[in-house]
Amino acid sequence: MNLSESLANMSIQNDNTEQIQKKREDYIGWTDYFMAVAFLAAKRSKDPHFQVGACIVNQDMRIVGVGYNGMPRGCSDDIYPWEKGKKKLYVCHAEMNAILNKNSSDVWGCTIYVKLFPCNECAKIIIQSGIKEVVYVSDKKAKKVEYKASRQMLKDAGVICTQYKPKVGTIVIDFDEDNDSSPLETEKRSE
Ligand SMILES: Nc1ccn([C@H]2C[C@H](O)[C@@H](COP(=O)(O)O)O2)c(=O)n1
Repeated sequence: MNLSESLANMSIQNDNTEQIQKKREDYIGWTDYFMAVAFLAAKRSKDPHFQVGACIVNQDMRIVGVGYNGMPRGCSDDIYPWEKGKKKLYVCHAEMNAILNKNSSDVWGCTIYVKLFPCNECAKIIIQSGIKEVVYVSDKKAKKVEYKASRQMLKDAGVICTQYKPKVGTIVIDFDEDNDSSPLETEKRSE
């Protein structure tokens, strides 16, 4: 008797009326999942113009780092400037934060999922850290010199860059989905 026959048999013995349940089919795929983590991280950004998120995944499909664009630790995001032209002196990019936030010894051979194609500074860090693949959604800054440079460096360093079109347009997170009756009571937390 093979595994599925013996599992079916066990189910019949436990309850004669029980139907064998098939797995659900509308779960999200790996790439949508990792990209969604990057997009969710971006929601933490305080940048009023551009929110970017990044998620680094190792060869075992484990998330080893997540980051978003923000001011460095200790540099108040209420005081440091968010204006175009000024913020670039201070803001840490999502990719850099994801690499620095890693919970593994290194990110060698990993894939980074990002909302936006990396700039030249992030490309250097991606290459030097051993990341082997960049999966991105938006390429809206492609014409800028920094992004032309990053594309060239990533290409020459053999880092595969793939623009990704998510399989689904939106992913809805409903915090109430397992609550049968009363809506979730919100608890005030400091953020
Ligand atoms: N690959 C990127 C590109 C940009 N960011 C961040 C940095 C800024 O907060 C914002 C864009 O700024 P701008 O280029 O308009 O001066 O997005 C990032 O995290 N990763």
